Amino acid sequence: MKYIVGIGGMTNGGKTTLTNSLLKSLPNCCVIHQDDFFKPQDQIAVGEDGFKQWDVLESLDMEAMLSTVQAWMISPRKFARAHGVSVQLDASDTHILILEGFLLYSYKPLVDLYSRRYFLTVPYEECKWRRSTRRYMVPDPPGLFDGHVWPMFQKYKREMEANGVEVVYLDGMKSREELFHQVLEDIQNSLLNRS
Ligand SMILES: Nc1ncnc2c1ncn2[C@@H]1O[C@H](COP(=O)(O)OP(=O)(O)O)[C@@H](O)[C@H]1O
Ligand SMILES: NC(=O)c1ccc[n+]([C@@H]2O[C@H](COP(=O)(O)O)[C@@H](O)[C@H]2O)c1
Ligand SMILES: [Mg+2]
Repeated sequence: MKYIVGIGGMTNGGKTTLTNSLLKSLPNCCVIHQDDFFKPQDQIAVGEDGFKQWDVLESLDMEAMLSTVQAWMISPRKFARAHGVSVQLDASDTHILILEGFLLYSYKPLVDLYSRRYFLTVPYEECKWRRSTRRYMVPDPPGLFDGHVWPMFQKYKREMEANGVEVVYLDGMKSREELFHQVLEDIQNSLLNRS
C-alpha cells in the first residue's frame, strides 16, 4: 500500500519539527520538503509592495516537486534506496511518503494524492514571534511578515477552504511531544482501517 501524508500549514507552525519526529517512527517512510523547491532568488517576483514574493505558489517549482512525488509513486522501494531510507521487508508492504511544506494544498495536481492532510496553525502573535527568531537562507527584510507572509497565508488558507479541501487541523501550540503522539496515532489508525 502507498500512503501519502501532508504535513502542511503556516510558516513556523512546527511542520519540519513534527515531520522529523514522524520520520523516525514510521516504517518505510520517505520525505519530500517543499522548501527544497524554491526557485532561485533572481526568479522571485518583486511585488508592488516592494517585497520579494516568496510566499506565493509561483515561487516554487511545483512541477519538479510533482515529478519527485511521481518517482516515489512509481517505485517507493527504489526511491527509498536512492534517498538512504532502509526498507523493511514485511508482509504488509506499506510505503509512506510525507510531503512537508507551507503550500501543500494549493497546487491542483497534488491535492488529491494525499491519504491524509494535516494543517498546523498557531495564533498570529506566536507565528510572528517564532518567525522573528528564524534565520532563512534569505533573511526577512523589515515588515515582510505583516506586509507579505501573513496576508499570503490568509489568502491561500481561504482559497483552500473555499475549494473544499479536507484537512485535519492541528494546534501548533501543543507541545512537540503531544503533536507527535497525536499524529502518529492518527496515521497508525488510518493505516489499520485501510489494510
Ligand atoms: N510544538 C512546538 N511548540 C513550541 N515551539 C515549537 C513547536 N514546534 C516547533 N517549534 C519551534 O518553532 C520554530 C519553527 O518550527 P519548524 O518546525 O521549523 O516550523 P515550520 O517548518 O512549520 O516553519 C522552531 O524554532 C521550533 O523549534
Ligand atoms: N528556503 C528559501 O530559499 C527561502 C527563502 C526566503 C524565504 N523563505 C521562507 O520560507 C518559508 C517557508 O518555510 P517554513 O514553512 O519552514 O517557514 C516561507 O514563508 C518563505 O518566506 C524561504
Ligand atoms: Mg520548515
